[in-house]
Amino acid sequence: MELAGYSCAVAIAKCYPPEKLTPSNGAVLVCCGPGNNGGDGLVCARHLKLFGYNPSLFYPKKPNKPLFENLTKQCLGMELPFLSEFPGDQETLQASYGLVVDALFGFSFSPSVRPAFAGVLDTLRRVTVPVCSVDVPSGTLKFHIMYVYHETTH
Ligand SMILES: NC(=O)C1=CN([C@@H]2O[C@H](COP(=O)(O)OP(=O)(O)OC[C@H]3O[C@@H](n4cnc5c(N)ncnc54)[C@H](O)[C@@H]3O)[C@@H](O)[C@H]2O)[C@@H](O)CC1
Repeated sequence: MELAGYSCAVAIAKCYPPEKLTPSNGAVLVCCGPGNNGGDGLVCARHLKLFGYNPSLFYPKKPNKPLFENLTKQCLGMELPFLSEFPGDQETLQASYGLVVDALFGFSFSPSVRPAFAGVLDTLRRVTVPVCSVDVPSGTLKFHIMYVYHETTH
């Protein structure tokens, strides 16, 4: 998971350097799901911060397991903000963030998406800023895809 999350951050930095993002403060929204895909997102967020981005985390379903609790603790220790709610609709999201990391669901996703995440996936499908998906696009939606688990493409 550490290597997967780090690899995601490296791939994002190569494809979307922070200085080229709009808005220019390098703001990135990292959306994390309840499984290991979400754990990759937590690790990715830490490294994005170190690479000069300004990541915020949306992590609505936090598992009650030491692995994820410790990953969360590390993010908090780096003062990464955890959003209490998803940042609104498409326009609101795009005005605030230059890139989205989709670490919601990986290969264990089983359709159909449950209500808690339906609106989130719908919004991510509409945004025009880059959406970088960890491993696979969540919910089989067609995002700007960056496969970074087994190989890296753009
Ligand atoms: N297995 C491995 O060796 C590794 C896996 N990694 C990542 O972990 C992912 C797989 O992790 P997991 O098996 O934990 O699964 P996921 O992270 O893909 O998702 C499982 C979680 O999503 C929930 N879920 C499934 N379908 C849903 C639906 N329709 N609506 C709402 N929630 C739903 C499940 O209840 C569960 O909590 C991979 O795709 C990859 O990104 C990496 O961390 C590297 C190592």
